[in-house]
Amino acid sequence: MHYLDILKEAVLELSFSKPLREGLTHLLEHVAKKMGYRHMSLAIFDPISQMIEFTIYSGYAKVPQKTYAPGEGIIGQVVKEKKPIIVPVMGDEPRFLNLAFNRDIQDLKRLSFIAVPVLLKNNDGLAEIFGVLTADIPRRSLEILKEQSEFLELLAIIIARHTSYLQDELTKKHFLPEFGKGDESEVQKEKIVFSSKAMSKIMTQISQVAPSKATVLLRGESGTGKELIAEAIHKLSKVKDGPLIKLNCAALPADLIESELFGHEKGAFTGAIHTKKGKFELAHKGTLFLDEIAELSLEAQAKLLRAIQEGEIQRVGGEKVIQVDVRIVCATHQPLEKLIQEKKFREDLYFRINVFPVYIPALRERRDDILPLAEHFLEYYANEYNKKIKRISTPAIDLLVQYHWPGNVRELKNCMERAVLICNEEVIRTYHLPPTLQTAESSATDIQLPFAEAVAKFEQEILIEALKKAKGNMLQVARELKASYRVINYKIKKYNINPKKFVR
Ligand SMILES: Nc1ncnc2c1ncn2[C@@H]1O[C@H](COP(=O)(O)OP(=O)(O)OP(=O)(O)O)[C@@H](O)[C@H]1O
Repeated sequence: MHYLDILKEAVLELSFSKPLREGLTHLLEHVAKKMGYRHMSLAIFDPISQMIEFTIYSGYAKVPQKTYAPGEGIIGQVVKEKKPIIVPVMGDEPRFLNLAFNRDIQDLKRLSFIAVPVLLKNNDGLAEIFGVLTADIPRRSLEILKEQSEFLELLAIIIARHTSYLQDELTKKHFLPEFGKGDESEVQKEKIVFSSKAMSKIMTQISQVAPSKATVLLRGESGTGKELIAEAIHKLSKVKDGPLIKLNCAALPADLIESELFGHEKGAFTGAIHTKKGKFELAHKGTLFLDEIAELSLEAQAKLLRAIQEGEIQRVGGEKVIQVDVRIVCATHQPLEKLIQEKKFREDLYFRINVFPVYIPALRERRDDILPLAEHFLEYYANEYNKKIKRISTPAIDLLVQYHWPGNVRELKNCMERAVLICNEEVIRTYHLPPTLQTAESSATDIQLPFAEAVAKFEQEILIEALKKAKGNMLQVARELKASYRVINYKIKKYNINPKKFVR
């Protein structure tokens, strides 16, 4: 009964809405006190670095000095085997390395140790390890220790979901690239925000493939973040100090694409006044990101295949063979397999680029990412437009999470920019979100505006939309809205909108 009481208290402890680490630390402190344990800790397994890090601990005098690899010491053994280990006397167990907390000799003689895995079943029904829960216990008989081990295993089940979030938090640090180098590859100063399991799996895949030279094919709807992920692959690769060159194959007419990819010699065609290097040459010893790869003509596809296979190119109108050492990342939202059947995409090129395909799910398939992304964009645009907006109202959050986001993250980003622009309060509310997101019942749950205020909000929205489109040109806005310049000017002053903000 005693154990049950403590487990019940643990469940209650976790139900308080406290920050994750604080809640878990408190829980370990509480359990240690009630159970008479000397110390407790929770070590998290980072699947990317393959190291085990002590993240939460209670009662130790020292800050942990060591991370373990799977198989190393007792902790590493638990991760490897996914089974609990009982050490009746710490000092008698050669596998007990005592490196993280450096207990003194007396303690090693006086203490027993139990380490149990923190597991959760994944979608395939397999047990996935997130961490190891440990306790330093004043020496007890093996029988009692076995009982304690069962108790700790139950506690591990209770904290498993929380531990999985800690693991996500730990792995995220690998994806915060040190941006701001200002190289010619126009790397965006952006970080990848996610909290869904699906994205976290993708990030693990990315970090595994990035250091190799393998060609990566990013697949997913428009606006899902393929370009951002291509940037992350470059940043995590061995050629991160080399250039990252991007080419959107859909942005150029077919006859220009080859010269864009491979360059041209002076006089190769009308208008080729100078010799020009292509993207392949520019990406030498770096990464070439080919977006919308399915848009390439069959002819360009053949040349691309040769460049990838042989590592050599020829400029348009040139004889010389130029060696290139380039890591390729491709992206498409098109069904390549169908295009192959329709003879619009070369099968051999498909096999060559499909070495490591990564499917990025649509935003509606990973709804856990919506809120963190919305908050991220809110912070970003509030800062950019110098507004003091602190949060998103609960009904507005509901709208954001329910919407099906056909334009994916890009649409969410635009939606938050617009919301920040038209919001003159400290909170983003449903009426700051575009009409496409509104449904009768959801918008009714937010604060109802008096008629005059609602009209004013609507006017502001229209004005801001038009100013954005016209890049701050008020004459153009007047024309667009079929109103006189005088009226537009008056309204803009009335609502305290600064048209200069829209000049880009
Ligand atoms: N996980 C994310 N965290 C932060 N920003 C993101 C994330 N995913 C996408 N974005 C942002 O959303 C916008 C669209 O993303 P991106 O251009 O990478 O999509 P895409 O899949 O390459 O689209 P397209 O296929 O149309 O080229 C970008 O501004 C990008 O920075």
